[in-house]
Amino acid sequence: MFDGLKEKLSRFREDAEEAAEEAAAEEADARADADAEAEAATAPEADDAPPATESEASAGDAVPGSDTDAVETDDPTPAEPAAPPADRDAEAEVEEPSATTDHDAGVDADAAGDLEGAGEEEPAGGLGLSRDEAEDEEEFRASFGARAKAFATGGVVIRPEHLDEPLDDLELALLSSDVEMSVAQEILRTIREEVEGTTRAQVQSTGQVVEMALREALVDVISVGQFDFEQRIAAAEKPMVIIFTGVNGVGKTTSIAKLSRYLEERGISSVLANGDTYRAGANEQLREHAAALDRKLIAHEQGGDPAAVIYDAVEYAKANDIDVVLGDTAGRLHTSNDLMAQLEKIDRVVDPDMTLFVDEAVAGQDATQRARQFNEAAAIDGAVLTKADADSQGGAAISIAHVTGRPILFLGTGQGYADLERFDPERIVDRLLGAE
Ligand SMILES: Nc1nc2c(ncn2[C@@H]2O[C@H](COP(=O)(O)OP(=O)(O)OP(=O)(O)O)[C@@H](O)[C@H]2O)c(=O)[nH]1
Repeated sequence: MFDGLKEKLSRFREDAEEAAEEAAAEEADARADADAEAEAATAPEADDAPPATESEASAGDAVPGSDTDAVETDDPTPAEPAAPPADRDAEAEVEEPSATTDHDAGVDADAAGDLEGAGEEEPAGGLGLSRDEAEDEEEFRASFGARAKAFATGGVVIRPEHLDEPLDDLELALLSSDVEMSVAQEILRTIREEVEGTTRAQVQSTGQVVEMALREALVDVISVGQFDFEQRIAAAEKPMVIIFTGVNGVGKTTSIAKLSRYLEERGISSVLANGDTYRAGANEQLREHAAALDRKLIAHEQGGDPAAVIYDAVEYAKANDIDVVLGDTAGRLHTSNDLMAQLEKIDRVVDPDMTLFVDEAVAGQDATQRARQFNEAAAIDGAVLTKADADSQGGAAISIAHVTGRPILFLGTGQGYADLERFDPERIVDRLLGAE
């Protein structure tokens, strides 16, 4: 179910983890460099570091030693300065030749800096590495050390800007999966907010932090308006009247039949009412379901008054101690005024307890837009999203509740009567994130 979206979300998590780890490691490297520089600035000078003049330091002379005497005598052993020079600067320090016997300099992290000051083609120590290779090696070691330190202390801070690129990709992925624009933006906003300054704990991976933020964002948008359907039925005065709206062909009639069975399984009786008096064949279709489920069907002739059909069904339910009236209506009316007029009249005559909008998951953005339009024309209480078993992107499932402010209550998952499941936001998100 919703495989396309599932795959895209999984890709986002991987990309985000990689990007965040890289960015955090870069920051850790920068911190380590800054620490190293600060240490170098405060560390006492090596005893045997020879004084150097500006001109010698920049000349890149391969001859060890730093004063003109040393050059003249060609003595490879650095001359011990009589006194530390007063004007030592960084350049003088990096003159330390790699060929000296100063092991301290060789093992210190500062040695990387020392190497940089050596002659351009100077081989680095006894490793036989070129200067570039030595730099790479040193960079790797410094970065690895910084990462290890940061990770060991759990001090990896994930910032929203670390995720800029993966979040841009996620936005495109959501839009291409038919998630409505405002919903996609809300998801990104929540993720940014969730990871803002998150310090990843030692026990977590960055992927887990990103996954939790993504989970939170998805649950937030799809659980808008959720309520306990069974509890609502239990609390309602009997018979409870539920009216179904939505365009033809999306599975409205089948959903009514499925819901009748769902209720029966919970000990709740129902009667079916065909308020779609516009469409030829609507009676026959619902009659077949009623016969298959052994339910009473209340129907009038084609062209009759839908409100009158529902009214009769309510009377029948009262007389026969039936708990719920499930009323179909015609969806494809010419204008939203017609639709309003139809639902307003039903409202006036029977005052339904709940109006459910039905549409199909495969309709994607169209389903979301229709949910918005139907809700504007006549307020809905919730939605049933059919054909979730078909190859849909998942955008409508993510978007409808946020766009209308009304929850998706059920998913149609097949053509059989049993193929109706309660829409559980946590469970849907688990599925989308591959946890189920
Ligand atoms: N795969 C799948 N097919 C479904 C689902 N729900 C309905 N269908 C099929 O969709 C087709 C149309 O369903 P109907 O219930 O006739 O839809 P409808 O025409 O909207 O009903 P009306 O609005 O009364 O005309 C039928 O073949 C159903 O079996 C579902 O959840 N999954």
